[in-house]
Amino acid sequence: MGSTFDPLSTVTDEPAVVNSPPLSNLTQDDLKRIAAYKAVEFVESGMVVGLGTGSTAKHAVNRISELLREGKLRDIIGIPTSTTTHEQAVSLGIPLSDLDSHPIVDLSIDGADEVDPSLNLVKGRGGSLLREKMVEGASKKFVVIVDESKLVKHIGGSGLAVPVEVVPFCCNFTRGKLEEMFREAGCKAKLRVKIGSSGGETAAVTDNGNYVVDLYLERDIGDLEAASEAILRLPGVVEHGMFLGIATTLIVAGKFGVTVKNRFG
Ligand SMILES: O=C(CO)[C@H](O)[C@H](O)COP(=O)(O)O
Repeated sequence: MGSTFDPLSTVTDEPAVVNSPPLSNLTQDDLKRIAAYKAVEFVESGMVVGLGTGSTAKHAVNRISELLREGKLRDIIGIPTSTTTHEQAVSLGIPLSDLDSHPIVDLSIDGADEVDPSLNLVKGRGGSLLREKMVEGASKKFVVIVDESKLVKHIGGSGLAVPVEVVPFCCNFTRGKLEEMFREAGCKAKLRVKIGSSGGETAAVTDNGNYVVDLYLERDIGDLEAASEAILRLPGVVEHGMFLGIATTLIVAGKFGVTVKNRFG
């Protein structure tokens, strides 16, 4: 982290800052851990901290618990974004609460599936997009931590899914409506399934008892705000995994080092 970077100061339009030596010969998980540890440097004693979900965020939760045990952090209250993170934090002894008791979160740290140049995100390939959006949307600062493979030119650009959480009722109807909505972008909408112990497929169920429809886009969908509004207007949709204008800081670990970027405005 450069000495001028203060995660709690007003965000700036400073260009990306490369501030560490090249990180060669590291695995993707090493890069995730490096980004996560860097983000935890911005956690201060007494903060309410949103705890993200996924293999990158897991490193941040581990690091927070380590610093609590060492006495380098005190009085942290964690707000988990999934039952998985809740269980991890409980097992590590991190004090927890929720948005009902702490409606304002000082700082959230979480991974992402895609990050575009304006710090818009795709999240939810791990299925926790609704709780993540609630917690991270209630945060004064939201630090996104990724390895460089998550950077895309436009949302959907990785060719992997843009998830939408839907109610189970007539989910195939909702799936079809979503596919039709983005037909011009070559959208294929698929209900997310999981393979059971007997080998059969069943719908994947979120922490909120809902299903997920994954949108696979061949082309850029253009106006993201318009797309967001159209998806949210569709009855049957609970939330989508595009996080627009929510992230305040991006930390990327890659073979050229660690890069920090603040969102302007
Ligand atoms: O949105 C998420 C879970 O719903 C995750 O943050 C996202 O899927 C990134 O996961 P990972 O850090 O394992 O690559």
